[in-house]
Amino acid sequence: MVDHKEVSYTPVGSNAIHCREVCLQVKKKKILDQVSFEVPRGSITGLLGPNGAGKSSLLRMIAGLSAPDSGSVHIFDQPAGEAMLSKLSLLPDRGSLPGWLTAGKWLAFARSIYPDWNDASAEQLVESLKISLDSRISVMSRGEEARLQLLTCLARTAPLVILDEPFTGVDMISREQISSTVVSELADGERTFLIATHDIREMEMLFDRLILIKDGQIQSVANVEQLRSSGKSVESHYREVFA
Ligand SMILES: Nc1ncnc2c1ncn2[C@@H]1O[C@H](COP(=O)(O)OP(=O)(O)OP(=O)(O)O)[C@@H](O)[C@H]1O
Repeated sequence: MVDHKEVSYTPVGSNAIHCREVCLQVKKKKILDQVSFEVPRGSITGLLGPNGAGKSSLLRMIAGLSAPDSGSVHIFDQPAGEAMLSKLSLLPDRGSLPGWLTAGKWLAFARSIYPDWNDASAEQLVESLKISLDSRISVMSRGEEARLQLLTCLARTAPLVILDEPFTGVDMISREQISSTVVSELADGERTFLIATHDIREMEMLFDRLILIKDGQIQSVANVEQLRSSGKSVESHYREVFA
């Protein structure tokens, strides 16, 4: 039986993210309710839950784009916020790129604004994500733009990568290819990934840790290896918790 409210915290200094008793209310509606968890450095953690669970709200808070009403959010042992922006690379849920630019021009711009941009990595990602540099963003399909957004996020060397639904609009085969090649190549044990997704089947091989959330409350924090050794998959655990 998996402990649905795991509270065994790892020692200070080994966490990329530490949320403690985070609460957020918008227009009298509880969005996040006493949310506590840790994301160990170097892990690839999946943040899973049904629509409206609070995943994007939580990721925005970790990225420092909003503040909790109460509780605390720390990134690498420092309070989340503007000062920590250089430590993370965020792919937001509803980002939109400037449509009037070509992909190539956008990437040149991104290179100029991100001090941690890695040219070699960007070049490799152009190949693996099949980005057409001459295409104007406004005429790209949803999936093509999603790939370009993913590239923009992954070409940086920030130690914390936060991806909110990275595969929206990306076709099934490409999702599998991208998750198995791109993200796993980048996950070198040094960088930490926190990924909110509904694409459990395509992503499940990547995750070493799961956080399951519903109605703004953490339902389960689980170690994927432990799940597997008890004969469960990420999907079966998800069904067990939410079905
Ligand atoms: N600015 C806001 N004003 C009012 N309600 C909000 C606001 N932001 C979020 N919410 C509500 O908070 C809840 C959580 O939203 P959130 O986008 O975090 O969920 P999610 O888990 O990312 O959902 P999905 O899987 O559908 O993307 C939803 O019910 C949403 O309507």
